[in-house]
Amino acid sequence: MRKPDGKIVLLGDMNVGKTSLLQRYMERRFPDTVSTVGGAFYLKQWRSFNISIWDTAGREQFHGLGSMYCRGAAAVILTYDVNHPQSLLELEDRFLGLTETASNNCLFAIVGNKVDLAMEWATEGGEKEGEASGKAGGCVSSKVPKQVQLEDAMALYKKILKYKMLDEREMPSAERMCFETSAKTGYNVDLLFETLFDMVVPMIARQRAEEPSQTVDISSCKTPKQTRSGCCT
Ligand SMILES: Nc1nc2c(ncn2[C@@H]2O[C@H](COP(=O)(O)OP(=O)(O)OP(=O)(O)O)[C@@H](O)[C@H]2O)c(=O)[nH]1
Ligand SMILES: [Mg+2]
Repeated sequence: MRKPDGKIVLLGDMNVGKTSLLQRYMERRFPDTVSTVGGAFYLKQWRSFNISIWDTAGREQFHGLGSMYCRGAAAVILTYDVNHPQSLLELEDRFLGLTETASNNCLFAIVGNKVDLAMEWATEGGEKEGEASGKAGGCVSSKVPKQVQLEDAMALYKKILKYKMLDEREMPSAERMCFETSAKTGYNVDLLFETLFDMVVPMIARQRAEEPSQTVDISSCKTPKQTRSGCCT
C-alpha cells in the first residue's frame, strides 16, 4: 500500500463526536460508538492522492499521543459539541498545543458537532435537512438552545492564526473554516471533509513538486575513470 500523500487529524474532547463524524463520512452511517482508545485512521482517495484521516482519543489519559498523531498533518479538525461550551474552551486549553508537530502551513477547521440537538437547528429548517437524510433530529421539544455560537468558533479560529503567527490575509477565512455539523443526520459532514480535501490536495501537490526527486538521473553521471589497478575514482 502506497504511503499516504497527506494527513488530516481529528482532535477534540471526548464525546464531541469525532469518531461519529468520520464513520458518518466514510461508512455513510451513524453507528453506536465506544470511546476511542489511542487512535485509528481511514484512507481516502481524493483525485489522485491518498489522504489518511486520523481519529484520536479525547480522553485525558491519551492526551500525550495527540502530538504524535498530528506529526506532519496538512489539516487538523478541532471538534467541539455546540451544546457544551467547555468543549470549545478545551480546544484552546488542551488540544491546540498538540498541533506544534503539524506541518507549517497546516490548515485548521473548527467544527461544532451535534447541532441536531440544538433548538435553533430545528427551527432553522435543519429539521427538514435531517429528514432529507432520513434522520429527523427528533421533535423540537427535546432541543436545548445552542450553547456555542458560530461566532465563538470564528473568534477561536482567528486566535489560532495569531497563535501560529499566520497572516489572516493568507489563510482561508474563518467563515470558510468553521462548520456546524451533525454526525447523526449527516448535516454538513460531506461539506466539511470535502472542503478540506479540496484545500489539502493542492498543498500536497506543491510539496511533492518541491521535493527533490527520489530517482537519480544516471545519464548525467560521468562514467568513472578506471585506474591501472582497475579501481574506479
Ligand atoms: N445527537 C447526536 N449525537 C452524536 C453526534 N455525534 C456523536 N454523537 C453521539 O455522541 C457520543 C460520542 O460520540 P463519539 O463519536 O464516540 O465521540 P468521540 O469524540 O469520538 O469520543 P472519544 O472517542 O471518547 O474522544 C455517542 O453516543 C454518539 O452517538 C451528533 O451529531 N448528534
Ligand atoms: Mg472516538
